[in-house]
Amino acid sequence: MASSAPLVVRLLASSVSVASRAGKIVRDVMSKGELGMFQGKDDYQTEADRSAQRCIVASLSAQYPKVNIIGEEDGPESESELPSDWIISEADKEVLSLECPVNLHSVKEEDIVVWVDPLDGTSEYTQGALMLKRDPWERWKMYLTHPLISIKWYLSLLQSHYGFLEHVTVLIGISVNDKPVAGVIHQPYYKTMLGGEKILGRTIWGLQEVGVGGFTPAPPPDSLIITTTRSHSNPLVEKALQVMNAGQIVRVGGAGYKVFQLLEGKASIYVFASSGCKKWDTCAPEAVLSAAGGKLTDILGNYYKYGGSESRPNKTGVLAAVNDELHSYAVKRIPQELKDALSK
Ligand SMILES: Nc1ncnc2c1ncn2[C@@H]1O[C@H](COP(=O)(O)O)[C@@H](OP(=O)(O)O)[C@H]1O
Ligand SMILES: [Mg+2]
Repeated sequence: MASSAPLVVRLLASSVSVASRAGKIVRDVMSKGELGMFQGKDDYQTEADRSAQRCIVASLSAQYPKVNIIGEEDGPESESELPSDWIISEADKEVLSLECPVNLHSVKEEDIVVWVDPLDGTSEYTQGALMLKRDPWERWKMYLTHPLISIKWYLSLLQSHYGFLEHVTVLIGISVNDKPVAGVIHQPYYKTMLGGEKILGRTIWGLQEVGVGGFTPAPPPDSLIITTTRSHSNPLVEKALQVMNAGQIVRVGGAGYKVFQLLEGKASIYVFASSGCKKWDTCAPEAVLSAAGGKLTDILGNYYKYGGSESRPNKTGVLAAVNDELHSYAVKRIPQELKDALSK
């Protein structure tokens, strides 16, 4: 890729292109119907997670060999050769033409750590797959053999399972000297119509001091709406939700999708008082959210550090908001005993 743009801008432009290719791999694995699930270190992983990560890591390390790339997947190294069309050397033209912030002009590859979550929202991906796997006759048989289930209820169940796939994202976060400065969130199952044709997938990016691209953020909702986990709750998580005094709580999968909720005006605060999220879950979301004027920290209000030697778990939870005012509101409402419980 011949471009004279500064390194961070080139790396962001490459990440936009490769995230979209990884998203297609995620959809292709689903279409084949065999997810190849196995138990990873602390959660399930699938063939889609592994393949998407191989595509991202191979593509970026071919162009930026000294950048430290850390991915979520910890499965066995695959012996099989990478398909040639998984190695992406293209770079997004719009991003390449961005003005690089002055403080990032002279960043070197050695200063960068890239955090990759090839498939954020794995629970939602596998639950979405469960429904898609059934052929239409199987689905109707399921209905017919359950006479107590009304058609309306069954259709809403079907809808919600399809809907889970929208929660899936591919995350590539770029950090420089511990701080997320740029990031990409790609949503493989987002649907748009263009000239009567269905287009799948969208990619948004954020760059410090420049802003976000790929979509237009919406203003926050008028009332306080909180977004949180739908598959990893526990009593501490619920306690933190209670104290927010929110009008509504929206439970969705994935850190990337929750930041989408914030940027699309569907929620204004993201609360997760648990140590379950890792650096690859929050690096890209933090970069994109802060480029849009928001803030993502732990529940004490402190920023995480994203250097290569930092521990992977975000031990003290996640608290994010669309602006500083709502962020400080949320930090103040978290009771000390909850902060102490997570800091232990
Ligand atoms: N208790 C837990 N154990 C393992 N992973 C957790 C977790 N809590 C949160 N996570 C991870 O944090 C991300 C966001 O979680 P949630 O959807 O519950 O908000 C998910 O990433 P992955 O889907 O990439 O694994 C999820 O697995
Ligand atoms: Mg994740």
